[in-house]
Amino acid sequence: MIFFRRPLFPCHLIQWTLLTRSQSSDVSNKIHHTDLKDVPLERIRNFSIVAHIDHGKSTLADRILEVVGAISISKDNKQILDKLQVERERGITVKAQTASFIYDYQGQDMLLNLIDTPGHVDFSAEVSKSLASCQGVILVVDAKQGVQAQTVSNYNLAVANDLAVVPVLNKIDLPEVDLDSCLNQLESLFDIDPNSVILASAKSGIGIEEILDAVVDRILPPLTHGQGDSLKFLLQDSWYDQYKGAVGLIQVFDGVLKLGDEITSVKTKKTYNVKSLGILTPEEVSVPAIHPGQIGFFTCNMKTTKEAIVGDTFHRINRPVEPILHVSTPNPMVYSGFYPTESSYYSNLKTAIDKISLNDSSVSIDPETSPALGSGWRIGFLGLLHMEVFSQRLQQEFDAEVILTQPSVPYKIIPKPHLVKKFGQEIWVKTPKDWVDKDVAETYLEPIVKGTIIVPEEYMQQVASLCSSCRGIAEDTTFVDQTRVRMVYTLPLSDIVTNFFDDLKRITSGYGSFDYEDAGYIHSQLIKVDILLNGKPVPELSFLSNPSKARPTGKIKVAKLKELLPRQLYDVAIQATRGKTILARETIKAARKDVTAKCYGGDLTRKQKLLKNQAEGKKRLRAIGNIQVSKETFIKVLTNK
Ligand SMILES: Nc1nc2c(ncn2[C@@H]2O[C@H](COP(=O)(O)OP(=O)(O)OP(=O)(O)O)[C@@H](O)[C@H]2O)c(=O)[nH]1
Repeated sequence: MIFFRRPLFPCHLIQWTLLTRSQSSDVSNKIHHTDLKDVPLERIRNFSIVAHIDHGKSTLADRILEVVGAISISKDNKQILDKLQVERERGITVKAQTASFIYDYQGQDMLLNLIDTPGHVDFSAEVSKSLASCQGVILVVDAKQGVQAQTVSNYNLAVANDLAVVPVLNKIDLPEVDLDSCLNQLESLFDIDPNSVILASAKSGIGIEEILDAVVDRILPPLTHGQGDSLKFLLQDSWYDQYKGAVGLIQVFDGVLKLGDEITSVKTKKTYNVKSLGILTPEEVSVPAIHPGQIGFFTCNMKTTKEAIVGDTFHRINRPVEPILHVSTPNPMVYSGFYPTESSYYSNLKTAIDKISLNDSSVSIDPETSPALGSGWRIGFLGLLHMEVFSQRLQQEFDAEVILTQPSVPYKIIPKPHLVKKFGQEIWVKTPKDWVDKDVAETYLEPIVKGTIIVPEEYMQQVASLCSSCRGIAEDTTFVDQTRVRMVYTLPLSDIVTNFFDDLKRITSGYGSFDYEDAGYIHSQLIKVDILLNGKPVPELSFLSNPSKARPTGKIKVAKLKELLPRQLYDVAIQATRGKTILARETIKAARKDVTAKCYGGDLTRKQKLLKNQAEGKKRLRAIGNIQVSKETFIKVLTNK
């Protein structure tokens, strides 16, 4: 072991910053006394912990950090790396987090960089990003639940990235775990030798050292290619710090990054001066330099948060390098309009969105304006939970309230051949405003996903019915073991982004697990529905839908609705349907008399044409079905305030 004896830089001793929470004085993380300059590449391991949601990744990270002395041993250590308020409140990881520590392996000090990743499919971009900086993964499987949908996708992702897999069966302390069955699943699905699987309990601390030994034994050290004075590092993640501004999590591939270095971004070509460097232990600890293969953070004089582009490569000024290949950001699955509750809050909200998106590179943000709500943004997310978490973070971390409009999935329209010149090869339809009618459109397309469901055999029938009610097409059904099946379906994204996951949990008594991946586009019966008030469409209330879903939903049962409403809202609003639609009271009469729905059809069948006739006013639309805009939006739109 190499102890820190002299300053690496005369005036830059390792400083201890933010020694908080569990980091009491008895913490003996050797990394604080180690000169990282002296850790050779062969003694570095970069790895992620991956698993299906709730299989115990963060708890395992807690135990590992305790064993190596990074945090003091305490029964209060619960998901230490879940630092965000939203993660603590929801009990889920939404951001990958890094911790570096020294592990004594057979008398040799190894520098281990651990990345704890999220399990929910909406945050899978965090997993892909993390794997890009690792040479191996710990694949955790809950011994009671066995292999689940995300276990399969995580395993496939690791193999696709050429990573070593350390399989761990966790929660073996629980009664009635069937270890043989789990080992069989791992063998039959992934060809994993049962003898290589480590039995562990992250809760009671069983098997932790065995896991760390396997990380050292089975995972390769990072590769670097540079020679001489070259410098090359990758920006893997970023976040906003109120004192330091934009902070970047980096991995150095070649050369040594030092305080004061002048560096240039490959993407923006801008040059910066390195102001601070550090490692996460998991608390932030300043260091004077980051060496090849190592992971740490840096700040420089970036003027705006937009300059920190995740996936960017940096090099020494005037010494250009080939950019490091980085995983591309997945396409957004769901879009929603984000507006300030008052137009005067616009710039505050803009700053908050900029800062949160710095820490979430998987969102896409475009400015948007609405006659009723003013200036705002159309933001794309990887799922509804991702959208909820983003808006919750705006509120919790920046005190910024937002009005969210009804989420929609990104449709595409192929224009008629003679109009391609004018409209391009395809027209993206992220909001009803982007819609074009049949005189322009040749084909309407909607996004589909390949959904994988793992479920006990006795629920197969219910799952098949749920999928078919969501227009799913069965692709494959295989047995995972003697009692559970894996069902693969192609499903339209618009049908699964709303309640599919909850419905699946409900009909399978919580046993069904679901994962999905982008599967392109299919021909669609898409229609646009406008809601007309006094004959005029209200753009905020238009929506895109499948014809079968745009059916008017019958009379408003005013008396019933009064019962449902919270008292304080009664004077101003009334709930119109089973959705969350709220109408200002003054407009109820108008709504009952004058609201009609107008459908603009793609290729309508006879039945759908009937529906279109109905909706176009031959039969009045008495209720506004299927619309889910926020209460505030509706009141704003209808009262024009
Ligand atoms: N009995 C038992 N419970 C465990 C064990 N490991 C984790 N748990 C519990 O399982 C639940 C989920 O644990 P987490 O560590 O949050 O799981 P996770 O995989 O990080 O969850 P996400 O990041 O949200 O996907 C918590 O209630 C833990 O206390 C274990 O070894 N034994």
